Amino acid sequence: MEYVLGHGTENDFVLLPDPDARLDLGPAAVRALCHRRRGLGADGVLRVAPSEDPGATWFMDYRNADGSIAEMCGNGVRVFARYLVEAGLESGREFDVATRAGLRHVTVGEGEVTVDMGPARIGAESTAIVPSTAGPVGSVTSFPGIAVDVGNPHLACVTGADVDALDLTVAPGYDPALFPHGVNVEFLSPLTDGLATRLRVHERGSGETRSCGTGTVAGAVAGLRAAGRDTGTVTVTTPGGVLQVGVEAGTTTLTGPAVLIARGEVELGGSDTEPYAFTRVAQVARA
Ligand SMILES: N[C@H](CCC[C@H](N)C(=O)O)C(=O)O
Repeated sequence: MEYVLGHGTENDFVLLPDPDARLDLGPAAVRALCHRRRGLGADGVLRVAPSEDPGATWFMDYRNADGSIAEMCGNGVRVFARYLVEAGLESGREFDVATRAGLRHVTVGEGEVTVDMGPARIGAESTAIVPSTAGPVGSVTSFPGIAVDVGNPHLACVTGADVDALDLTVAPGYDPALFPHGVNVEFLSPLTDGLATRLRVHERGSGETRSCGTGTVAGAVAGLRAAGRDTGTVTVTTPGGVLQVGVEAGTTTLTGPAVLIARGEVELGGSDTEPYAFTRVAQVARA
C-alpha cells in the first residue's frame, strides 16, 4: 500500500491513503509501521479516510505508535491538511478535517499550517512524578500541574526547573483516578514577558516526542494561567521546533510548519498475533 512520511516540528507520522475505507489497521500493524528500526519509523499513523461527518470530506484516523487510538493530534492534523492539498484531495487552502474530537478548521499556507483547536478546558490540579537522574537511585521529583482537555487528556506542569534536564525516558507518574485512559504530560518553563516558553512532552502512547501540538496548546493555557492571564499568543519552543499558540476566549489556534518528506510502498506481512514482517518495496525521494 502507498504511504507518505511527514512531520510537524519533528513530530512525525506515516500517512496511509485509504479513499475506499478498506484498510483494517490493527494495533500490531500500527506498531510495526511506527517501529524506528523494523518499520518506517514514526510517532503515529494518520489513516486518510472518507469522512462520515458531512462537514468534512476527509477523516483523520489517528493512532499512537503503540497502536492505541487517540481523539486528536494537533501536529498530525496539520500534516494531514498539507497532504490533502499536495495530493489534490482538497481544492482550496481552507477546509475542515473530521477527527474523533470533532471538526477542525485548517488553513494551509506555503510553509505554515494553522488549525483551530477549539476550546482547551482546564480541569483539576494534579501532580506529575519524574524519576531524578541526578539524585540517589530511585529518587523522584514531583511537579504540580493542571489537567487540560484539548480533545485529548493533558497534564501540563509549569516549572522553574530546567526542562531540558528532565529524564523523560520513562512515563511520568500521574493520578490514574484523574486520567483513567492515560495522559500526555508536558513540562514547560514559566512564560517570559514576551509570552515565550520552552516545553517538553511525554506523550501517551508514543513516549517522549520532539513536539506535540495538543500538548503545546495545553502548555500555553497552563502557562498563561500561571502568569495570571486567560488569553494571549504564546511562542512555544520544543526540541523539534517552534509553534505559535493563540489562546482566545473559548477557542485556541495552533500554527507551525508541516512538511511531507517521502512516499513509497509498504507491504504488511505476518498475522495479528505474529510480529508483522516488512517489505519496503521502494522509497521515493521527496514527496
Ligand atoms: N499521544 C496523544 C495523541 C497525539 C498528540 C500529539 N502528537 C499532537 O500533536 O497533538 C494522545 O494519546 O492523546
